[in-house]
Amino acid sequence: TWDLTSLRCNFGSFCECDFRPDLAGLECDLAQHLAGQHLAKALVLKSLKAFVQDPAPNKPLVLSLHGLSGTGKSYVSSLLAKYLFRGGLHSPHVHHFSPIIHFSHPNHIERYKKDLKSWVQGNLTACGRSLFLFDEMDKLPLGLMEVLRPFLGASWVVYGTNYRKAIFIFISNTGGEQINQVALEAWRSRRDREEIELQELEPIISRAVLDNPHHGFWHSGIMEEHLLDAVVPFLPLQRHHVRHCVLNELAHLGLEPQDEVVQAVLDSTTFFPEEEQLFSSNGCKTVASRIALFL
Ligand SMILES: Nc1ncnc2c1ncn2[C@@H]1O[C@H](COP(=O)(O)OP(=O)(O)OP(=O)(O)O)[C@@H](O)[C@H]1O
Repeated sequence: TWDLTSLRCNFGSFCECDFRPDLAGLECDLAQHLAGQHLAKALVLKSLKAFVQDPAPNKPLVLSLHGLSGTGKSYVSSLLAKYLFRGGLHSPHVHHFSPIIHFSHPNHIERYKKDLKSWVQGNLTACGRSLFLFDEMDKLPLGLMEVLRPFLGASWVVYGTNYRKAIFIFISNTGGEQINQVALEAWRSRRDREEIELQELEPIISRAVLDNPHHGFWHSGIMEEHLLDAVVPFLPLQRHHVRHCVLNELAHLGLEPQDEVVQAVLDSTTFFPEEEQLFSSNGCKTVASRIALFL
């Protein structure tokens, strides 16, 4: 169960805001390390720049990340935490929620709602510049997100605290199939991957979310009231992107690029669709563990 007392940020000096945005650093890291996600990269940077530079934003920044497993959604979120807060993911102002850890019992929904509301409210009172990350949105207990809706709009100000400085990130695989289909059709019609535009993906992802009764936004009003600032698509990764991930991981381990390791990882990765063998079935998710195996 989710024990609020053990998680709650101590409202003392420990809670001093450590919001230290370094967007140039983020941009550089994304340019160097994020493979094959031109839309996500541009969209995240654009939304953040406008938001962070505004001393009094008129609403919190709300991003919803979508795509197949292993395409970089959590990776981008962790880079965001790293470049926005001095303590990165360990900052007391970065709050990470996972259904399996925090909301695992469907019968406890009323308690979860109460706890989540007071958690968000309490921590935003301590520090307006907080980041709330919700993983696996398609596995949350039904109805939980209703309590977040009032925090995501333009008018939620309590006790003079500016709730509109917060950042909310929601992650799910919903819409992933539809994104893959668009990427596949682009490839089949010999369109450059970088020519895929947000305008062609956004409506189909939104539709997939609205049609998915397992997604946390189901009947929450969040989509209906247009509280999302950006729907961020993550495209399926091709062979050369997986190669990029292997090189990243080798560099991270302090190792030189090694062709045999790159080849061994690529050979052990499965690709789809069956005919074209174009996209990695789990993106770069298993790259690190496979490298450990082949080194
Ligand atoms: N586009 C990418 N560019 C570079 N590395 C990537 C990319 N996608 C994934 N990776 C690597 O693979 C690891 C796993 O990816 P990540 O956890 O971000 O996937 P995800 O999209 O959040 O998947 P899931 O939906 O299963 O949570 C990352 O930590 C990162 O090392």
